[in-house]
Amino acid sequence: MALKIEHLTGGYTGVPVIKDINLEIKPGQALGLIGLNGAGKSTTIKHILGLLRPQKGTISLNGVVLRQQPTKFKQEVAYIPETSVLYPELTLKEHLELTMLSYNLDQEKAWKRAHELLKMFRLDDKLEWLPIHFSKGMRQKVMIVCAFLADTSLLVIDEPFTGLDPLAVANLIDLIKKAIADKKMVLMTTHVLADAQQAISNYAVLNNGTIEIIGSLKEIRTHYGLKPDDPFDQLYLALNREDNGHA
Ligand SMILES: Nc1ncnc2c1ncn2[C@@H]1O[C@H](COP(=O)(O)OP(=O)(O)OP(=O)(O)O)[C@@H](O)[C@H]1O
Repeated sequence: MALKIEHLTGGYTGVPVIKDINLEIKPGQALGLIGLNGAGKSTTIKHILGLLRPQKGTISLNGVVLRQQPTKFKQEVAYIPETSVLYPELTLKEHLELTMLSYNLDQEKAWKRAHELLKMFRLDDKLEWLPIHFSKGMRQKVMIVCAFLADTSLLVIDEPFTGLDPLAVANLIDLIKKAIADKKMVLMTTHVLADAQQAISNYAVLNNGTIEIIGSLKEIRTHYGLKPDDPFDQLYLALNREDNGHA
């Protein structure tokens, strides 16, 4: 049981971006994917979601190979994108119903869970609202509610903290911790390490499309020659120096 990414090389037509990526996340584990803008984090995620076709390598989840059984694979993956993607003509209630249908959820249990999540994100009185009525942060919260409602083995979260109020950030961190305790797998990209480290202790550093190191933030600090009390931003400066060939 695990998410396994083996020798993944890929990118866009004529634009190779990621090279020979190897990652494994087991049930109850979370991995933060970090790196400078353009390092290839979202591209890696797009491959895991089956939106891009790898040039080389395989991606499997609990033994189900994405390339061979894409529908079965995707049934166990929930995704919170960096920018919310909602259907303009569907209400919040209809978005929840669509999630329940797509993931074959038991309606009674799912509605109970949905109400808990809606209350947590202060959306419980907005079931009939259309996306046009929501603020940017509220739209992001709808994506979070739908993803946690889906109750999949793997949660893929792309840069979730920007645009959320501190209350929502704290709730999201709690949900991620709970998912890890419930033996789910979590892959999250972020630049906001101060928030991420409250839920995630293991990180992979992506630089120029390759993984340079996987480890705790302490191990990563040591790898890049940072002192224990250097702020996290120093990590990005170190990556930038490497990128420019000065490391
Ligand atoms: N649709 C696309 N077509 C061609 N190249 C792309 C496309 N999207 C991204 N790229 C390129 O792929 C590389 C990696 O981009 P990616 O979006 O994966 O980076 P990222 O690490 O997620 O960055 P950020 O922190 O800014 O979100 C960049 O060089 C980018 O220009």
